[in-house]
Amino acid sequence: MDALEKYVHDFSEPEEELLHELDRETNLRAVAPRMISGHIQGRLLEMLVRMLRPRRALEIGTFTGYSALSMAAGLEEGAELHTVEVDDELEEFIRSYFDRSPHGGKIRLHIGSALDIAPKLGGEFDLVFIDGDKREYPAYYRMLMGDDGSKALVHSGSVLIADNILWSGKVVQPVAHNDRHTQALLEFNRMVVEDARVENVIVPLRDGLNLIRVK
Ligand SMILES: C[S@@+](CC[C@H](N)C(=O)[O-])C[C@H]1O[C@@H](n2cnc3c(N)ncnc32)[C@H](O)[C@@H]1O
Repeated sequence: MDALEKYVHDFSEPEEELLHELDRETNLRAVAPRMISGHIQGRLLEMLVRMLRPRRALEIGTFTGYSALSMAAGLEEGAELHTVEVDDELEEFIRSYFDRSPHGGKIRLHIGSALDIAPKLGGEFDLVFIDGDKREYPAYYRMLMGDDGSKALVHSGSVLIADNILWSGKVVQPVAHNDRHTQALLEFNRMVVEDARVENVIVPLRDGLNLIRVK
């Protein structure tokens, strides 16, 4: 951690003890621990949830549960977060932390692809955190906006937050013909900025967040 990063950590709300433990255990046990949101992004997600006050939120890509628990901490009583994770080997790990958290009761964990599960959850979402497979971001967007022929899963005023949209800076570098991740993220960011139904701003925090509001 460099000096400026440490300053940001030191002068932001400290990380909850359980989330600190979750981060450490993810680093010890998970195959790609870099995927975790972590302290500052987690606190930002919690803050955005507190400010936006969604009654019903969706997360695509739970991983070990850090961002889900961060968002759940900001949810009001009676509000709920549906989080979807395709890797069933993570389920036991995720549930062990949800069970220990005072906010775990607000979270519904679904195992499977969000592309199959989200449309079956019924109704619309006030807030969506998109953090699944980068190659699927355009498909998630089409699904959420109802551009895949089914009913939209968001409404006027809904906010989508898409993570990793700068992809370690690869979005501004020459793209290899077989680099499907970068190609899909470029396509996603273009779809969003050209879509008159939404307004958006890219926040260069960590690997980049695209904040998108449905008009
Ligand atoms: C970047 S990680 C998520 C990190 C997590 N949101 C956090 O902040 O700690 C991406 C996760 O998305 C999952 N994933 C990939 N494709 C998915 C899909 N179609 N539906 C649900 N989860 C998916 C992966 O298995 C992986 O665990």
